[in-house]
Amino acid sequence: MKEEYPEHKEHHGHHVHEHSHIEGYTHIHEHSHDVPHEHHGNTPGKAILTVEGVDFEYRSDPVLQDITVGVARGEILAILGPNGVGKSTLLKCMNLILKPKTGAILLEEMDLTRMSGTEIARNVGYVAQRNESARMTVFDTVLLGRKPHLGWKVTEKDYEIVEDALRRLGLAEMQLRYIDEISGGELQRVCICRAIVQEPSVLLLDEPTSALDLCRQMAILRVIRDVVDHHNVATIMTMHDLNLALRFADRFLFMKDGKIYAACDRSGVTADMIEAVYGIAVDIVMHNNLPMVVPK
Ligand SMILES: Nc1ncnc2c1ncn2[C@@H]1O[C@H](COP(=O)(O)OP(=O)(O)OP(=O)(O)O)[C@@H](O)[C@H]1O
Repeated sequence: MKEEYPEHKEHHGHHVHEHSHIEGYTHIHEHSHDVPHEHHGNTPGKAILTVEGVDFEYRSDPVLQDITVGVARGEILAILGPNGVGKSTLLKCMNLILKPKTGAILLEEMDLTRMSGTEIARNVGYVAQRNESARMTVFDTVLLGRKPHLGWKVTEKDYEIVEDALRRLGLAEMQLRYIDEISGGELQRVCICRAIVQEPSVLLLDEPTSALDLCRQMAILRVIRDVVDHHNVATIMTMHDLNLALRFADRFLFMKDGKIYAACDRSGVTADMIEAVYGIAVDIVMHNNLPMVVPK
């Protein structure tokens, strides 16, 4: 993408880790660990994103009822629950892709409905479950993530951030390929990469590992965990794999029938809870200090 944009002078306000060699937060730390810090209790620290009493319906078909939840900087919230319960709908309400019927979405104390699209994009990154393809290279697609920060001109810093993120996500070799000629899993990584270079303070990911093989599921979640830990980002992701969620997330929102069934940290997740939500009996066993869900 070679369009020229005016130099963007605004600082986008992220904490830059002292070992990062570039500004921005795409530098991934080599010694990142999988297991997040323990959070205690059902409530986060000070929430950066708050969902307050949200109801949503598609053509008067109620999907979400009275959802209240907050996510703090530096933490990952996993939204869990069976197919069709409303996880993706809730995620889309969080950046107003879908407009809640009642309730509010607050970024710090600011009502999202009072922010412009660009302002929301500077603060909230979103990766959909199904990603649309186009006749565009991997590099240009990821560079588009910088758009909320750009003026007339793409700066050296923008290129550095994009190149660094491509490298960290293992996409550097394919940066000149067209995204309509890559695999579904590759496209999913490209879209996550684009959201990361956007440097949002809140990252919304709809099933970020759904198209990935085991190795790349771990790799992408480590990158996300690293971004969250070192750059104080808040991440909310919908997931089906409970064991990956338990490994990488700090808090868990279990949904049932369009409502919150339970919200807890890792120590609060029980076999009864999982059985009630998913309708399958499970054991929770400890493996390397992490709980693992095993169907009976
Ligand atoms: N655009 C739409 N119009 C009408 N109904 C919809 C639309 N999108 C989703 N729904 C319905 O709303 C409900 C919630 O869907 P949603 O995609 O939020 O569920 P989910 O929990 O993310 O499901 P999954 O785990 O299968 O991805 C489902 O019953 C679905 O059929």
